Amino acid sequence: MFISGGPCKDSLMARALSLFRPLFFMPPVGVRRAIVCRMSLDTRAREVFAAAIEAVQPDTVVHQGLQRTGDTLLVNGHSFTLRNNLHLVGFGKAVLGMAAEAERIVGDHLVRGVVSVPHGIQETLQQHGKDQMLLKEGSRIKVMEGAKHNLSDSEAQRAAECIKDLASTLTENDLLLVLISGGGSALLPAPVPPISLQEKQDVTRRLAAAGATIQELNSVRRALSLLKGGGLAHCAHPAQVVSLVLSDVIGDPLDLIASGPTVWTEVCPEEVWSVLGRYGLSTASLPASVKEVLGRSFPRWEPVGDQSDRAARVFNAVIGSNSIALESAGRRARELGFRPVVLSPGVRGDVRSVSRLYGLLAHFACSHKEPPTELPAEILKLGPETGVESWDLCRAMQVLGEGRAEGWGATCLLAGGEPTVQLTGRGCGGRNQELALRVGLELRGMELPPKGPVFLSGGTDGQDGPTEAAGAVTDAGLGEEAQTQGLDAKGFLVNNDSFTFFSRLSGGQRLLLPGLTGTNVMDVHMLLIPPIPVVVSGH
Ligand SMILES: Nc1ncnc2c1ncn2[C@@H]1O[C@H](COP(=O)(O)OP(=O)(O)OP(=O)(O)O)[C@@H](O)[C@H]1O
Ligand SMILES: O=C(O)[C@H](O)CO
Repeated sequence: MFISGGPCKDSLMARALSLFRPLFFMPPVGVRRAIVCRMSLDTRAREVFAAAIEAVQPDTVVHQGLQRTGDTLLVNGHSFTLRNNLHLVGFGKAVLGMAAEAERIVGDHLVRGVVSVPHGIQETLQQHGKDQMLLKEGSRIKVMEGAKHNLSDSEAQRAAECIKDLASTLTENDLLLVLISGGGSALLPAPVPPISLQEKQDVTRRLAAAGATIQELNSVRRALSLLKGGGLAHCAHPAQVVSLVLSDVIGDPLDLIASGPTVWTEVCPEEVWSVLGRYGLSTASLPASVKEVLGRSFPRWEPVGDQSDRAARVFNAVIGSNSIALESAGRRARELGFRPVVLSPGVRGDVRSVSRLYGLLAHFACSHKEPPTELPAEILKLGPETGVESWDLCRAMQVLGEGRAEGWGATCLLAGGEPTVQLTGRGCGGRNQELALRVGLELRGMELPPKGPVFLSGGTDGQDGPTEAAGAVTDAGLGEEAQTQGLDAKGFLVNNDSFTFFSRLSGGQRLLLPGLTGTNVMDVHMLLIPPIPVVVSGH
């Protein structure tokens, strides 16, 4: 057919060309690989980290976790009927973005909602151009900000009261959608009377300062709260409760994330007393109100319905977690030319042990010859204190060993979790920057390939400790780079001053600065190992 000139022809030509564009403009695989390989390891590490965060954006996880067909809502294969009977509550750092997406999906059936979110978050998200995480004008969801600096306060308590009131008015025909993310405990304070907010706050603050784990802290919070440990589900009974949870705790334990307001949990006073005792909160030092509440008989609530009926009315689903972030990171790593290996989403323990583990794994992966025979045993020894199973360490070493022996290219070792730092100094830093600094120093002096390995550690919330950075990217050259710039890396470590160190080093180039991400699934660690040249025996 002859096509005459004019706009029609142009547009057809354009369409035809666009159909073939992938063929015309997509470089062949070999060239693509060459382009990717020219990108520095540092750049690729940052891209992989960005992919991890992208997969757990609050709106993304709700979009994937909450499906709608007509008037049916589907969550993890379970269906719920929408009849203009939907109510929504939420509490946590990532909940505003979750609520915005939920309203886009089911807003037409929404009667009303209340969310308790961090102080200043709306303004911050606006400043960062994250409009999709903000509620639209005329939204039926009331936003209540509170818990400045992640500490419960009277604003958060007012929000908790509104949430409790909303839940308490529901009937068996209603559906309550509960959005939960990390930081939810501080944003939903409802002390059991006669405990005052201040008293409850003091107990949790003292426990946290003494080094209690989140498991220990939240088991005490559950015992002192009206809404935690299933209290919110109790208020909402007999309505159908559906909770969507973005996990910030290792292992995704539903009863601990935000202290499990929709998970019926029996309080065991002996366990609570033992946690209090372990961290030096003697009976004499506790307020009379706390002692009175812990002395009462549990369960706190009159049983409602029988056990199975109660359980059937609550459905909890984890829709975002560190594992999901790591999976996405792995996919991006593969696109960027690496063979991905996920070590574990549950790395914990002191940053000193964790940095030692990554240093040894790098040594194992990069040895030109067979690694020293004692190295695997040294690596396995660190498993228990870093929360990594022996099985996972063996699997990772097998992949790293194959890569080295067969010389099949670059590897990306991924892990996640939440190590801890024992603060001894008064500097400015965070656990990710401190870990990256320590790994950089561990790599110093090892026999390594010229372009690697590179290590990245970053908090998925974009904020590492009280700093504006999420973490940092390091390699074996860190120590020398610091020395030539007159920076004493070890001195900064002693003072827990990793942010100041990285800000001063090479104009802050090693800092990871994604800005506030609006989500939080703990931290991501990454060790990028370049191809190891195969040493032919006899040469
Ligand atoms: N100067 C410092 N150097 C190293 N780590 C620090 C420093 N100051 C605080 N930290 C650590 O930062 C952590 C608190 O930071 P952050 O607010 O990122 O915590 P988080 O656990 O990610 O909080 P959330 O789970 O609520 O997001 C604590 O573990 C604390 O030990
Ligand atoms: O809110 C909390 O309790 C912590 O962030 C753990 O979920």
